[in-house]
Amino acid sequence: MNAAEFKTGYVSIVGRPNVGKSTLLNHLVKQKISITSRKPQTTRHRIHGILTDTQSQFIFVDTPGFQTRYRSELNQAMNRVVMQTLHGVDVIIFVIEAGKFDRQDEAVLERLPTDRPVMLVINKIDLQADKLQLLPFMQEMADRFNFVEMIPVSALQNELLIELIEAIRNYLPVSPPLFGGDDITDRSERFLAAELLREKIFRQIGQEIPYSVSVIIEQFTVEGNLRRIHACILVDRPNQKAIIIGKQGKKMKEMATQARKDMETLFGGKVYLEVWVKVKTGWADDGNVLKNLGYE
Ligand SMILES: Nc1nc2c(ncn2[C@@H]2O[C@H](COP(=O)(O)OP(=O)(O)OP(=O)(O)O)[C@@H](O)[C@H]2O)c(=O)[nH]1
Repeated sequence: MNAAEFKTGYVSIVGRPNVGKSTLLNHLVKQKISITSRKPQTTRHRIHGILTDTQSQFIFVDTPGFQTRYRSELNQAMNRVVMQTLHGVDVIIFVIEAGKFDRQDEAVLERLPTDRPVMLVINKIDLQADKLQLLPFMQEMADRFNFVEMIPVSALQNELLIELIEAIRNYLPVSPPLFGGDDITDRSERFLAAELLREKIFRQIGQEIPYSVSVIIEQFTVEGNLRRIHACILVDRPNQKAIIIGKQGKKMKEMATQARKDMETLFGGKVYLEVWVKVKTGWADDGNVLKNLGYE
């Protein structure tokens, strides 16, 4: 491979909540760096997942789902982040579910820029019993927007992901790599620690509490191969605090243990994790808290 032909570019994955954006990103970069759960709206921050092979470097930008229904300050900040992301990428991957195209999908599609390549990824084809039905659906989608490619995949079952990667490669500009070959993310360990803990909360008690739960890492220190992490779980109401803590602190202990194990695997060292729960009424509309969470 001639170094002058190496390609590097930014790829943004967009779509309404729950279409499988995080799963797709995880399977593309083959490392668990974004979080998935059955509840929508679990990805609040941009995450870069990086895939480097012998010919190219794909820098994936995961975006939070577009918020079209609720208009809190947090949602507007999230939409701003999405728009900033989209204007700085080389290829946009618009993800939908096989056979489904609803108002929320439409709202995302309407917001996509028209001055850069948009590829349609039709995910969850494993759920479509009759694959032939995909053809009229693809035709319908082609009539809606001028996609540069339409690729049916199953992110969960790794189906057709190689074809997707090859299609994306065609749209990356010639450039040397921007990140070292081993980097999987440019996000700090601090951020990843918060994401891992948040994932455990959603998985364990996603049904019992609304999405208004956030995790802040108050302290993160590295001593040799040991990381000391103090995390704070921010909830809206006292009853949510009780749910998270559980009987005799059992739920909380379970979640913290699982999160700590994941952190140890990801960081490759021992982790000492301390977790607190705090009630912060109306945090979703509080500008100061938004700043702490990384939205300005
Ligand atoms: N059957 C099937 N399920 C999938 C596939 N891809 C993702 N899922 C499931 O769909 C659900 C949502 O996936 P996520 O990756 O969290 O979706 P997301 O679009 O990132 O969601 P938000 O973070 O809310 O924007 C999870 O339960 C996944 O396991 C697929 O190819 N097939």
